[in-house]
Amino acid sequence: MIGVVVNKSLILRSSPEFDFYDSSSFSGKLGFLLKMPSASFNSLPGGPQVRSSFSAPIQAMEGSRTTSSFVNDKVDSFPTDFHQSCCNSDDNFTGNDGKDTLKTSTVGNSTNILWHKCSVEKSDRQELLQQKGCVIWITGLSGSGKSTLACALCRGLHARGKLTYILDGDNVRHGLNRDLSFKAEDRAENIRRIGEVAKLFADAGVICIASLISPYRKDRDACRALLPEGAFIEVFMDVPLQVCEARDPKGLYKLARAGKIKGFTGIDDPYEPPLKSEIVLQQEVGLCDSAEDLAEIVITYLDEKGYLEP
Ligand SMILES: Nc1ncnc2c1ncn2[C@@H]1O[C@H](COP(=O)(O)OS(=O)(=O)O)[C@@H](OP(=O)(O)O)[C@H]1O
Ligand SMILES: Nc1ncnc2c1ncn2[C@@H]1O[C@H](COP(=O)(O)OP(=O)(O)O)[C@@H](O)[C@H]1O
Repeated sequence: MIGVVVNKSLILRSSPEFDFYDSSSFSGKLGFLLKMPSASFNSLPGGPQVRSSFSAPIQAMEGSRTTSSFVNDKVDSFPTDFHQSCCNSDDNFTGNDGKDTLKTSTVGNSTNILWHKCSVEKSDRQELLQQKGCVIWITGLSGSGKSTLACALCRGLHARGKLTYILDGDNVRHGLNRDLSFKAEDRAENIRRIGEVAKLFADAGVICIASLISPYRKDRDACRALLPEGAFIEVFMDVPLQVCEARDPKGLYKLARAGKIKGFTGIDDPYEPPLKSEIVLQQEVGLCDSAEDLAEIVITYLDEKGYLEP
């Protein structure tokens, strides 16, 4: 279904601004006009309708500029719109010898770096996908139902033709975060990395579902701060430890109680519940809604906030 929706918007979307055959629309924006014989496009699958939709990425390639100077602007905190602030303005050009050079920056330990902007933007991707990129951050104790909700949410949105991707703590620790343990600083790094990856997915226009214990408020709030206002939707699985422990599908609580796992969240490691999350899914002993019903609550929220349309 998703393929159909994406393909449909690919075929239908044809912005005159990006039309290959209108050279005047390019001249103001590009250093030069990339000329391609129409025959090469006609040979593309999908024929002439698809053709014009492919023009935007090629325009983006032409926008590349690689000259750089070594004027460093220290950037302590990295604002969400940093790439805009550093790429849209002539202020970013320096050079007293008549040469056009670009200001580079220092971010963390990376020196002399420059944000490379592409003319295909988030809004273009959102239009293509017919949705808005955002992050649904599911937090809660082990066994509270985070992964189950993430999957139900993914299924529910998929059925509505929406593109999602799940970043599950357990899964990401199999690859990207395999170097991290469960001590506090490693959990913080786990959350930071997943927050950054989630931000990229949201920028891609995807509804990213991050599902990890994320026990520390400060770390979750730092991930929130990476995203535009409203695009970080915190979902708190408010399930008593007693319920989680009774479920114990992996037998980890049992091992933790027996002292065989040290620093297990909720047993001998802290969990800081959110103070103001967007959605609280409360469950009690003997009173648990199905994962599908819980997913429906989140989907209704997304719908009401306009995330299921571009
Ligand atoms: N010490 C300790 N504490 C908590 N959890 C532990 C621990 N050791 C292993 N596990 C298993 O790892 C899963 C949690 O990984 P996360 O990446 O979500 O944790 S965190 O956000 O970095 O705190 C968690 O999975 P979920 O049950 O899905 O939450 C556990 O299966
Ligand atoms: N809404 C629910 N109602 C009842 N049981 C649930 C619900 N959601 C999850 N479970 C069960 O609880 C256990 C833990 O769920 P899981 O999604 O793995 O939690 P987490 O990812 O938070 O560790 C599993 O056995 C799962 O089947």
